[in-house]
Amino acid sequence: MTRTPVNVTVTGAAGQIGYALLFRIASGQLLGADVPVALRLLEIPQGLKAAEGTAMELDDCAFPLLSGIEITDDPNKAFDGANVALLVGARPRTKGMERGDLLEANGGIFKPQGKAINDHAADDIKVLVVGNPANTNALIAQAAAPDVPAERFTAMTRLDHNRALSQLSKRTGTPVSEIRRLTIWGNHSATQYPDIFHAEVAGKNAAEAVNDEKWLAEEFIPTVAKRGAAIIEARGASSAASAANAAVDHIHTWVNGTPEGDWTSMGVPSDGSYGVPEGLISSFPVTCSGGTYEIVQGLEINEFSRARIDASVKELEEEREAVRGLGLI
Ligand SMILES: NC(=O)C1=CN([C@@H]2O[C@H](COP(=O)(O)OP(=O)(O)OC[C@H]3O[C@@H](n4cnc5c(N)ncnc54)[C@H](O)[C@@H]3O)[C@@H](O)[C@H]2O)C=CC1
Ligand SMILES: O=C([O-])CC(=O)C(=O)O
Repeated sequence: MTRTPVNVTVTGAAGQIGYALLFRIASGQLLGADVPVALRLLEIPQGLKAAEGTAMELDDCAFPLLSGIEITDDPNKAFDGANVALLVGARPRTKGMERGDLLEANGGIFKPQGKAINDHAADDIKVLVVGNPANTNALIAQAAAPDVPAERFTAMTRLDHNRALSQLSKRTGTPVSEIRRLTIWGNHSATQYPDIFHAEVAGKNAAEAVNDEKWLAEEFIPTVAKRGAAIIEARGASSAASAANAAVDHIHTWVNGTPEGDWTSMGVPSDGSYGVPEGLISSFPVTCSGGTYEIVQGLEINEFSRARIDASVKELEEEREAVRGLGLI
């Protein structure tokens, strides 16, 4: 190992996503098979013992790329020198709750963590917020970190993107590897809009290939948007392995780039593109290259899409107002 290890901080390390995530990071799947990583695990005091257990198991894997593990309940230590921060630790929703119901419970976590990132993280810090409501939690963390460029705070909609890929693959009988340019717009919530109008399946326009607006409106969109609730109903607990997988995908793509001719979906601070008010952390189609991302420009938005994007953006604006009211931003 000759390269300096990349410091990766994971919050909520003892939780179910943490358990599915840490082994993949340590094995090299997050950043690349030649990139050593040093893990920093942040937990609340009650979670420290379980995090230590997970660290013992990580040791027992003897991962060649894992250069060290530190466990702490102090955000200032956890984010010291962090290059990548995965903010997972939060209270998950249970049956009957919407993700927005978690705003107050989880908002208080992200403000101090944003400040600790502001004060201690490395200059190249990249932040992914997974903990729900992810978009608005990312906004809270970002607002508490005025010295960090705003675009480094992102929220996870890659799980929604992957869910949409899988549903479209099943419907069209096309392998996911032959589907490109799918987009999740808006909030990681039931109002999100998975858009196939610009997507391609095996080189053909996906909406034309499907040619069934009823399926789109009544099956595809609700299935993707309500998949989190369906998993909770079936498993009795929220998505964990698929969420960890999406977090790995999100950071891997951000660092290593999107394939030529394709894009991905990320919750990122709006620059006003597509009529999304500036500053809201909303999901967009983005291309990544050289460790940075750009919102894909110039897509034509039809009426069907416009109404759905606007509805999700309206919800994000309401969440922003709510956290303003709580003094979190
Ligand atoms: N954006 C997305 O697509 C998805 C987001 N999620 C969200 O991810 C979050 C975590 O989910 P799970 O791992 O299933 O929950 P979990 O309850 O199994 O684990 C959460 C962990 O976070 C820890 N924690 C709580 N407050 C903390 C703090 N201030 N600092 C550090 N650690 C803290 C807890 O002790 C616990 O170990 C939830 O908010 C869930 O809703 C889950 C799936 C997908
Ligand atoms: O639905 C939840 O609460 C967990 C989550 O965000 C998802 O699975 O998309």
